Amino acid sequence: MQFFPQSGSFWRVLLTFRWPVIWLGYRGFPWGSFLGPPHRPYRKEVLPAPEAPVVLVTATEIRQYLRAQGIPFQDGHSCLRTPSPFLSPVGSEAENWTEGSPHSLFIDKTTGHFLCTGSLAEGNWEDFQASVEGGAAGSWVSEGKGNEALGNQNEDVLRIWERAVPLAELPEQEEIQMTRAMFNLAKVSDATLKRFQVRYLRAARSLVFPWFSPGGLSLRGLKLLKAEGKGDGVCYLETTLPRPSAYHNLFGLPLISRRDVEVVLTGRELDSLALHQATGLPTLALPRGLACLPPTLLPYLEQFRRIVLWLGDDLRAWEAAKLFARKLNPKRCSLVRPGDQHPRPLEALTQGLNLQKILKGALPAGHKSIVSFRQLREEVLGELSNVEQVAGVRWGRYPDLNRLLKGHRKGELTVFTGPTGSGKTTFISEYALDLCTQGVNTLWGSFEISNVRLARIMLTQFVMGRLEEKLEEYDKWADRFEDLALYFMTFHGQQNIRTVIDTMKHAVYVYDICHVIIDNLQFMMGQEQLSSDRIAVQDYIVGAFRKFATDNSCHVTLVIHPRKEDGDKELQTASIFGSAKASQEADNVLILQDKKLATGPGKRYLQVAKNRFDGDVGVFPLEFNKSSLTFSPPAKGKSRLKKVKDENELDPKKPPSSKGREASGRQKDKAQPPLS
Ligand SMILES: Nc1ncnc2c1ncn2[C@@H]1O[C@H](COP(=O)(O)OP(=O)(O)OP(=O)(O)O)[C@@H](O)[C@H]1O
Repeated sequence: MQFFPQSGSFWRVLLTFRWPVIWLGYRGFPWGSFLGPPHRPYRKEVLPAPEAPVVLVTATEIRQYLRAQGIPFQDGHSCLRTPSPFLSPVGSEAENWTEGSPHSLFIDKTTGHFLCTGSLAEGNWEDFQASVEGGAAGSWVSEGKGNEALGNQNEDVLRIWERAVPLAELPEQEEIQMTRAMFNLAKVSDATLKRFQVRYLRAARSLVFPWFSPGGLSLRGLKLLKAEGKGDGVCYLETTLPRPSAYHNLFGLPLISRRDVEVVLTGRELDSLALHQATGLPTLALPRGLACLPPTLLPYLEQFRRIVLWLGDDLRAWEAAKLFARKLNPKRCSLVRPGDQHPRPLEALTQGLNLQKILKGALPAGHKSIVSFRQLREEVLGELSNVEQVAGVRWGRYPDLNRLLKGHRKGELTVFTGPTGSGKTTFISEYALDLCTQGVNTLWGSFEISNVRLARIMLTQFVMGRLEEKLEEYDKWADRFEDLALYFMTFHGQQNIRTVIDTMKHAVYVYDICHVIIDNLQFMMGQEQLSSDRIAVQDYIVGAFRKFATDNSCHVTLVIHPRKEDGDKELQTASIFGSAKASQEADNVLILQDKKLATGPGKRYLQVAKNRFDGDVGVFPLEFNKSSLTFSPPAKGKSRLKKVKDENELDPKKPPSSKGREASGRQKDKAQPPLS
């Protein structure tokens, strides 16, 4: 898989301000109850420090370099495998290196990132070159670079692990039964729990899953799973040590033999247990379920000729499986399609289903250019029976957007426009934050305002108030904010479109990004002076983002300035700068309408001017809150809509209510009457 063209320093792009992934309950966890006096286990910088540059390199360049250096290598599914300079010197000894050699170094073909599975040394492509050329490999290992997951949390991990006991060793039978019931473990045997070394921590009423180093010799971290009764059901809370962004445990790895050529990947540890017990097959659980497949885990999966992904029981699990299969090389992957007869593995075991049979029915992930309806019919049925999930992730703060757009879907292109200074960035920041807090991994390309300013706006929206007045709470909020899967490109000012797209591809691969915001397109237009040239360039750029969204199943929200128009007139789809290409290519067109002549509340509206998903278009009012920088309604959406309607009835000059503006079908441009 090659994402990047031949590159030099031109392609070196920074992705800084890396914010780790959202996770449940990190701070909500009662560490204090069994760890002694409360302390902050993980001291972060107050502001995120820029990381080392991400070096973009191609697989061809890596191969050429290895050949030039006389380093033998084998081409794998997603990595190149070489002798490890961190364990034995390159040169004559390396020539004797074979596929069966115990110590290998894996170089990711897409990123150039390397991992030595023997010493756990890891780094980027430049680090690798430096260690080969400078002979600095030894110092990497002695300093333990790449193996810093735990740091000073080691003691906490060991203390928790020592206090946890095998479930079967709890003193009271009643407690054992109750715990088994809470975690749905009725059919999982003590032998299976023992084999995977699962323990139970009474003080936290949590199952404890260990993260051992690949050889199983040392403990690198833990995941705690807490079950809490909620109404009639049970809700589960996960906590990891180290924090999620550094928790790279492929649970079950120590049980994998070097001779295993098949594996089943699951989204949860208990699913792995159930699958292994029912089928005897090697199973591994991903560290963060459906949220991501960090490339740093790929080396551990290189040995498998066949990988079955059985990640869950809903459409989200199915979509994640398809995305992960791309990284793993679809040719070796099969996917278990979720459905009534295919619940998640633990559930299947509980229901007495034949898990072996379900695995046999897994579908090949390999993409064919031509398919028949027979191959699509199950997928179509899946969509019809999961209408809610097909509609995408729903906004928590914008019920009106849900009503019109139904949700935020992967692979779509949204074009967003509005008059200069009307609050486009402010609105889109909250719109994206809302999705990000619900697990939509997000990448920002803010070319106009700095990342610090943007992060400040987003943090204010996250807190829903002015942090400058309660700075003592800064750490608390920054900690929570930092756990969001939110990343920022460090471009500022004019940029080359290819560089931007390459960086986006990189981010999709490394961080499983599902939503990219580009603010705004004008910063990729270069210096073209002639308006005909500018329009051609814009069309090319819009086409490139469209293709990126489709190819990568990633939603792109593209901010485009409007043409200069009469300031008093409301904007229309045709007001978007350039030819009609942007609105034709877009799945959704959103317009922030700013009624310049009006004052006070109701001055701004959001207009959904195009909606390819089901054709519903319309408008709803936005009320800006200056202290929280938010546009989202404080109260329920319904009453606001009603209010607008009532006002309209009184004053015919006022824009009609969004209800009145909705129109089904594809005639969205016709369905957008002038607002004033
Ligand atoms: N509805 C509003 N009422 C008053 N001030 C607002 C409103 N919306 C945004 N602002 C403020 O106006 C300023 C400009 O907002 P923002 O940068 O979001 O606009 P923009 O449309 O993205 O601008 P540009 O056209 O320059 O890209 C910010 O300081 C923001 O806090």
